[in-house]
Amino acid sequence: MVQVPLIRLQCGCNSYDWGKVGKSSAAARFAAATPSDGFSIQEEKPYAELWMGTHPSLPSKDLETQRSLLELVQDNQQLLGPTVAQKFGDKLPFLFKVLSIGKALSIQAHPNKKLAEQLHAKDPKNYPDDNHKPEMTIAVTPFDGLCGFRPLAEISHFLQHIPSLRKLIGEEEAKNFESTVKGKETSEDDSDVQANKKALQSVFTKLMNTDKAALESATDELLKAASSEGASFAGEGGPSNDGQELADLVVRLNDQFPKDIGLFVQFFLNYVKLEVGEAMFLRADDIHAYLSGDIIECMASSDNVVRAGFTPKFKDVDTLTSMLTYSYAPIDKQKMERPDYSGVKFNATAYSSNSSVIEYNPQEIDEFAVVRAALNKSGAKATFNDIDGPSIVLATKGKGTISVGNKSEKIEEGSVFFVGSTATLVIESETDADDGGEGLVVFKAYCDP
Ligand SMILES: NNC(=O)[C@@H](O)[C@H](O)[C@H](O)COP(=O)(O)O
Ligand SMILES: [Zn+2]
Repeated sequence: MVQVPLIRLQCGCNSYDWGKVGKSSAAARFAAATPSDGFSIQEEKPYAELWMGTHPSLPSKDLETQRSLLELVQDNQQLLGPTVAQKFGDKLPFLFKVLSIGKALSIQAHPNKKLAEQLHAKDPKNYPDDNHKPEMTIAVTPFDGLCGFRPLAEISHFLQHIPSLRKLIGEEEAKNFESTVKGKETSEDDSDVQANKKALQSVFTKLMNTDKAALESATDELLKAASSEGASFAGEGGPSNDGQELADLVVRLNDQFPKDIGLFVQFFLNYVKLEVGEAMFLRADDIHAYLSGDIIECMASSDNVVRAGFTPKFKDVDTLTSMLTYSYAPIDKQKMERPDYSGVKFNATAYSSNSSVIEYNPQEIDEFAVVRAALNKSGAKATFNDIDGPSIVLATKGKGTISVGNKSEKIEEGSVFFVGSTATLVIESETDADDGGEGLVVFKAYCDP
């Protein structure tokens, strides 16, 4: 039977303990929006991630036949399209997720391809596949997180103004870092950058290998300062940060993970806030720790996470400190451009209701890109140009219909569909804009190398 390339998916939701609890979790609400015998939301349980894709750790299924999406695309590679099947094999090259973050995720990085193959071969239990995991995050509600190393002048400032941090790192190590980077923090000369990265790796590795007793006493001193110094904490935050905000973050994170090394890591990493619709891209080997919010995530299809703090899970500090890129940049370099997507046509109602389709497309990888469509009036319609690759469509708000050829299905908050290669996708809203100014909102992850 020829499979019409529009398949409603039943997707799994995992319960990592950082997830939001019960119905407050968008991941749980979206999972519950599709009929499934085994899943109902338990009010006291955390729900972290809705997975949409073919990764074996939590594979999505065809709702109607209950066959896994992996089986379907293996049986009929037309669904992927020859270019994608040839380049990435008979599985989806991307993994699409909704994360509902109730408390900090681990301080983590994802290995590049070469390291992933080594880690998977050596320790398949903790590193379940051999793939790299570059990833993109788009805020569905306001998000905050620690992402990428700060500009070096900010780190030097904190080493000067947070005695407990300096004590933990030690005078010699702190002095080595300060003298190496001083005056060269923004140099683009390659030998300066390499020397800076080496000094950053040395001081960060020293921090990450703190012994428990030293960490305990340093944390007591840090908490006392954070709770008593208010806006003047950390030298009033230094050139680009707010002392009170940093102090509040120390107290908030300590409540979640008491006396954790992560409390000090925050002075090395950018504290990033994303408003709804803003996005950032993290390369393999980039350090991060997401802190709160509901987000869309899209990544190469992998579940490899190297962790070092803020987690009860397996930690691999030596691998993390040795794998990182140690690139450093201001926050605005972390955020992605959000151009209008050119691969779509609107009907008159869509135009007149200032509907939009925004594209999030990291240029350096081929596995995925995402578009966010907001169709802001009942009758607004978007017709997407055919692409030579697979897509997954998720509605996060409102109602409407999704069609491919002569097959039409209802789509509403939480619905997930697979759309096959070269299928002409049409989405029509039944929802007028609410006071937030948007009606039907859908995200489409796709691979179109
Ligand atoms: N940055 N986000 C991700 O990488 C997600 O896709 C991962 O699945 C989570 O980070 C996993 O975090 P834990 O291992 O539970 O600490
Ligand atoms: Zn991550």
